[in-house]
Amino acid sequence: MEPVGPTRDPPSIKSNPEALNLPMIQLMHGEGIRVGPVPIRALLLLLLSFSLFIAPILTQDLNSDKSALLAFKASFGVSSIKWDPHKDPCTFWKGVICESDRVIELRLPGFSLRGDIPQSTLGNLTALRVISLRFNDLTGPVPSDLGDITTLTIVNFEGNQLSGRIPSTIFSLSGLTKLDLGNNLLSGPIAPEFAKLTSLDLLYLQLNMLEGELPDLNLTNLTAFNVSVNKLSGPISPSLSRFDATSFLGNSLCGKPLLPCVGLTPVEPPKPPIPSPEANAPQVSVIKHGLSGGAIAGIITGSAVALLVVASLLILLVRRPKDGYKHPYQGNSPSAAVALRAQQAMGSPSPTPRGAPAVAAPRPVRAPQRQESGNGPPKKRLVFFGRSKKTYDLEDLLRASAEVLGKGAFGTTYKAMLEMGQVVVVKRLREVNTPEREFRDKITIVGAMEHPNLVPLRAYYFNRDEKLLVYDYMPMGSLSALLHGNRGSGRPPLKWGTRSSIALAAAHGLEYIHSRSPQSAHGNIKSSNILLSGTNNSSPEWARIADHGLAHIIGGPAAAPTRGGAFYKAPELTNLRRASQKSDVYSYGVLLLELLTGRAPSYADGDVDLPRWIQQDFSDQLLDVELLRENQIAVQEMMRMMQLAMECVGLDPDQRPTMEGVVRQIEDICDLAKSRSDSMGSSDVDDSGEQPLNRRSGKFV
Ligand SMILES: Nc1ncnc2c1ncn2[C@@H]1O[C@H](COP(=O)(O)OP(=O)(O)OP(=O)(O)O)[C@@H](O)[C@H]1O
Repeated sequence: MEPVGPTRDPPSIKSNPEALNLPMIQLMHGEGIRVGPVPIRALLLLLLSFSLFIAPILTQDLNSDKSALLAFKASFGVSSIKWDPHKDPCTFWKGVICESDRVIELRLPGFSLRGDIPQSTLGNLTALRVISLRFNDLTGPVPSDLGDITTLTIVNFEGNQLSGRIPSTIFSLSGLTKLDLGNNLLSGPIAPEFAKLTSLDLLYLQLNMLEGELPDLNLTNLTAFNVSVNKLSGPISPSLSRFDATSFLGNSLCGKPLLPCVGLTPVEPPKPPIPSPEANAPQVSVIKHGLSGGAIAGIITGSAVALLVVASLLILLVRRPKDGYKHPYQGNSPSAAVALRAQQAMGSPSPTPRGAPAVAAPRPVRAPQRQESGNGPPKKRLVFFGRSKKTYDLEDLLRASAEVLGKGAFGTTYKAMLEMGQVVVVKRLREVNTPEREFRDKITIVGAMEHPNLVPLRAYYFNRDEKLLVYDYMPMGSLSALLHGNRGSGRPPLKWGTRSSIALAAAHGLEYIHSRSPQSAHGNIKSSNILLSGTNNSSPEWARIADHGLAHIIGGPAAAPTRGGAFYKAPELTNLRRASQKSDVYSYGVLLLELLTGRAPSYADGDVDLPRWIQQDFSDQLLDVELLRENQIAVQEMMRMMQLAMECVGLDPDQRPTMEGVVRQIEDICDLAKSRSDSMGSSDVDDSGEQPLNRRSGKFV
């Protein structure tokens, strides 16, 4: 045992100047130059050690990143990577993004990289967060040293020919949020260890040759998932059944959202007629022990019907449009982009051995090639408006995974999740007969409209067969959903302060639209077109009007039926009359009544609509019970708002207020609330704990 003696303190700078390595300082600064008092010495020491030790380490890191990248490039021979080894990778190398002198992103999509991904190369990029090598010709296995890069959050190898199993090292990447290995030649099982990747919000493994059962992946953050067109079999676990059927098609899977599993075995892919139960070995044990002949017949018939349904679904999914041009926004399925890829897989004329039982999945068809092909559609460009940043192009939209938000009068609306994480909304217009020139002129006017209470229209795409509009995504959904969704199931009540701020924001937006010209009108004001931009309801931009200008662009009478829109429609609008500012005011009045009563405008008592119903019995008893329960003191303001709403829904358009007048009145109501709360010595508008509204800005203060 070592003797335990008094511990020696390290020599302090004060007591032992040598500890500063004085000779070295003298050497650097020359004889006779005195080093200042202790703090300066310490500073010098710090600088010195930085230049001697830390700086070289930093450079070393960048150098090692650089060597790893050069080795990576070299392994492909000819490619589109043009990196000059004498230049700084962070500044001059395309596809390389750095932070603090480390490479954090490597994005080389469609760079004609051909050959195996070298092993033990990428693993040296130890600060890498994003790696995207999608749409190349990469072969061989997914490199296992990816597991060494613990900083990785996004891995995208989609659209290559990677083969072999998914390396288990990947499961140590606990920060991984997006993993896209779709459209490759991967085989083996989907390991249950995927459940360790708890940060994953996107997992795409479709169009591979993965086999075995689908494990129970209880990944709560997962919002995008696809394993379609593989060789998977067995039941779909409840944790994954929340995804749409298109996420699973092209396998031998069963259970929700696909057809129920039959007995203990899943629905089998098509087979020649089943001669007898005995010949069908896997089912025999179940059948023999428990089921009657009738049940057997039922199962067989059920399986056949189930297969027919699955086959029809697939046929529907893969139907090609007339001109052969296809994009993700042509389906109504929640994962339409994926449907597109299944469609590509089906589109190959020659069957290949890599096909899954239900769908032959040949080599990937790459979007860029599709676009460049001579038979493709005319040049496809997104046209961006004003200050909108061009951070994506049409190809990115085509590659994005898309989810249907709803179908409206003007077309289908999709939420598109771009590969880089950006989310936009794409509206695919239906039956637009407006000539191109006129369409472009009109949309330019709409695109120029910028107001904090309008959903920004960022870009559009026009060709003969297809018209797409791209908007910002409003993550909190619509007022309709907020007001009517989950009512009665214990949801938190929608408070008066929140409702009045939405009313004011929508009024500001509509006032702006009307200010553009005397003819400028929205034409489709309703609660599903009032969208909420985030969780911060104190922001004046919180509520925004969607679909502005659409009625104008598409033309036709405003009386054309819109989903649920009929209940907001002013009575003077006939099939021949277009929307006017006064008809917008009417619709806005209905919206106010909806906010105040909590009733959908489709609410009818006999054949009386919401405005007439309120007119018959105008009293505070008609206010939403949620409001009455929450705030008795503010009833006066609510009733003033109801009075205003009734003016808006007057039958005579000329008697209705202008939107400018409406805005002023709502601001006055909010002022009233403020002065009431001031006189009560309270900082709150009401007894709900909400903040008062600022009179002119609509902001909470
Ligand atoms: N930018 C957006 N962000 C988030 N959700 C949106 C966006 N635009 C539309 N939505 C939602 O998508 C769904 C479908 O919208 P869409 O405009 O196609 O139909 P609608 O509003 O129901 O009817 P209409 O076409 O008559 O306006 C609606 O629930 C709407 O609230």
